[in-house]
Amino acid sequence: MTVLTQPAIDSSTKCFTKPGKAAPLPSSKKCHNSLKENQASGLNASPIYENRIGSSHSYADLAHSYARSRHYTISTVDFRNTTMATILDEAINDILQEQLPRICSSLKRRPTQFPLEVRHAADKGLGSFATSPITAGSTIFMDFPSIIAPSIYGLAIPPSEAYTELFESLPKHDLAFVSSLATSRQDHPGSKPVPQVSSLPHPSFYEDIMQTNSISVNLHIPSDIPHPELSTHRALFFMLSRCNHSCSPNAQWSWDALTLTLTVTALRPIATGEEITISYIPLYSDPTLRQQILKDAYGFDCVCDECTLPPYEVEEHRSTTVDKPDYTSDGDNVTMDSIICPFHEWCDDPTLPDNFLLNAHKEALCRLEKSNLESLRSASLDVPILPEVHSDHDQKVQQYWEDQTFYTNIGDSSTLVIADAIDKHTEIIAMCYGALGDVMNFRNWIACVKEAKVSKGADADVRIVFNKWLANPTSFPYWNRKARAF
Ligand SMILES: C[S@@+](CC[C@H](N)C(=O)[O-])C[C@H]1O[C@@H](n2cnc3c(N)ncnc32)[C@H](O)[C@@H]1O
Repeated sequence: MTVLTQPAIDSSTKCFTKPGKAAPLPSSKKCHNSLKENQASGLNASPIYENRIGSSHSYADLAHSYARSRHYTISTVDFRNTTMATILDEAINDILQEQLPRICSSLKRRPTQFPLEVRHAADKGLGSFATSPITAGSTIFMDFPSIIAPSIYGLAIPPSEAYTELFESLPKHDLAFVSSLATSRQDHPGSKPVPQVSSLPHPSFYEDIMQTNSISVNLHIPSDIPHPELSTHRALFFMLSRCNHSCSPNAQWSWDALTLTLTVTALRPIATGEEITISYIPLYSDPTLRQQILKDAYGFDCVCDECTLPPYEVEEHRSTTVDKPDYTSDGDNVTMDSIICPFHEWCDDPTLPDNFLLNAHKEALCRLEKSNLESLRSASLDVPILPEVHSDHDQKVQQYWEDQTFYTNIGDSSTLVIADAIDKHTEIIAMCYGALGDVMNFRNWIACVKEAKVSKGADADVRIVFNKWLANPTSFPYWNRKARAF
């Protein structure tokens, strides 16, 4: 891919502010019309937030002030072959503009040919298929965001209008492509309309496209910015938008905020002609729960092999194609949330403190246990009051909690989701104590895990494994592994 060494910022940069109670910004900060001006303002924009919103607010206060005080800029960045349209808080926009030269040079080094083609995928609409064999762990494709928008924002004008401005700032051929993407209301055979919450306005066409096709990404924002949640965005990628979901995916994506690069890698060998699939959700073991979440959050009935093939065929399919680790052989399989830090990474990384993962999961567990679903549902803001965010780690825990809150608000499956999340955290805490070689705590927590599994009807084999670990903790596969990492 050839790119301009110096990106051109669209001269028609627009600015949206929320009038009324918002503290006015100095006029020079209100809108940026050139790269030079944006680069000059850069990181110096952050103190504005300190003046406007104190740092000691609860999350609910913060969300209110956030919605009152944000000022947004719509920009397009042309990299010759590709255009990115963004709607960003203006300080974040300044920061991003500063990063563009570095991002441009990373774009130059990226491959542009990938072993895949887009074609019909039966009941799922279009899908991406391998055009040559792909080895496990290798990169399938790299993608650059075409649209970036904040995860939450407060605007004076309706979001639908802002989204229309945003999408329509893309070049015509890109806009045509975006308009062809699947929407949750689209009439795919496998898709049903998402039940609408009556109090919420119907999402506009572009909002719906964003909802159906975007993923959550963080931008690379300095950690001392007063509102770390400002780094949380949603991004739409053209190639990723043609990847369907599977409950037994053969690929996964990762995001590099430094270079704005999405990389999709193979989880196992993929044969020519095989569909490339990713997972849109954490892979809970309960298929009914997975299907409910997909239906509530994405509006479709999952028709992946895992959900539709008869059990014996799924087993066969799995044993030949997917190397799925089980609880006893791979701790990361129970780490449904890689945002905090995967268990294996913590275990083997001597620079990560003993308490790092343990405290993160205990904290998340506390919040889950303390959460009152009813008050959450009836609250005008669908967010709990969270303690102040102090560090990058707190921010990750908070992000995790927001993700959980999202799941609590998507329908009747909420209680199940909370219970499932509690079980997963409990498991990881037990595993951490095992990896630290702490006999007493390991026994206490593993007993809780066993109890949860038994109450869910775990079979005799599972009970035998747990009894073995309780009787002899050193038989736990990760026993003392963290201590050995030093
Ligand atoms: C990101 S798009 C994927 C590409 C899409 N199939 C297309 O035609 O552009 C997500 C949409 O694809 C469909 N889809 C993805 N995975 C599916 C699955 N496992 N079962 C049924 N429909 C699926 C749903 O309509 C979903 O809203």
